[in-house]
Amino acid sequence: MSSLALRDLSVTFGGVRALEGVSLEVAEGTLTGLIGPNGAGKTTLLDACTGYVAARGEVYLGDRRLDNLAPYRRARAGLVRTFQSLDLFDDLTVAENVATGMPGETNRRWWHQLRRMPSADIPVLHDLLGSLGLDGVADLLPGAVSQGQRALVALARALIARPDVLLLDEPAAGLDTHESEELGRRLRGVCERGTTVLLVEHDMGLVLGNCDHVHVLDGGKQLASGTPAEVRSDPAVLAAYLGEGSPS
Ligand SMILES: Nc1ncnc2c1ncn2[C@@H]1O[C@H](COP(=O)(O)OP(=O)(O)OP(=O)(O)O)[C@@H](O)[C@H]1O
Repeated sequence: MSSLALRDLSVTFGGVRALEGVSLEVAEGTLTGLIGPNGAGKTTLLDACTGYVAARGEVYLGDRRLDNLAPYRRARAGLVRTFQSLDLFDDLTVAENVATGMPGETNRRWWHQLRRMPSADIPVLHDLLGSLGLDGVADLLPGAVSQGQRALVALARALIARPDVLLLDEPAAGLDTHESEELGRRLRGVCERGTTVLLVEHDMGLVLGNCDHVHVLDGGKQLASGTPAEVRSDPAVLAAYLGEGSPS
């Protein structure tokens, strides 16, 4: 388990300042939310952390500085992300989709095993699927499971490499309220089992109902930071993002 710390992170796209001098921490073992209106810079922040865009500033995973490393080396160091689109492989089973997230030699070995035996015979894979409630659908194709389960498959694919810190980009997109609540419970479990999570999300119920801490971006800058209760009642956040009424 590790913390994530960003120091003075900035990204520009031509004349657009997508991120301006953002410094924030994601404390070890927490589920931390990152919210803000459309265009606030949330995805750009994930891109900057993982090396998908050129950025100025510093990125630390625990004591280790990562911002001079290529994206694949940041992932190997323990900083793993998901993307807004789930991009599951339709012709691979749930278990096979998750297996694609395992790097290196283990991945090759699993492919051979999955051809010959049920996924339940690979304990690491089976345990992860079980922890997310996916063991009953492990050998089905993604098209045969619910949208909520597909979101959990994408989560499992990121977790299979056992990241120290996991960055999630809108994992609740397209989920109904029940599925979003289930995702929230699963994310709490992920933290309890030792992964620090930064959650970018528009689903306020998911963020405010489950996160330990929340950072708010607006216009590429950090607008607020605090517990869900503090952020929920922060006038600047209400004005800039949540609108007149506080979310219930
Ligand atoms: N590749 C790019 N080229 C030019 N401008 C970009 C690029 N990517 C993002 N931007 C701009 O940077 C700003 C931040 O975008 P970003 O996607 O990070 O916001 P966001 O908070 O993730 O928004 P959303 O909630 O809609 O996903 C926006 O003004 C956006 O138009």
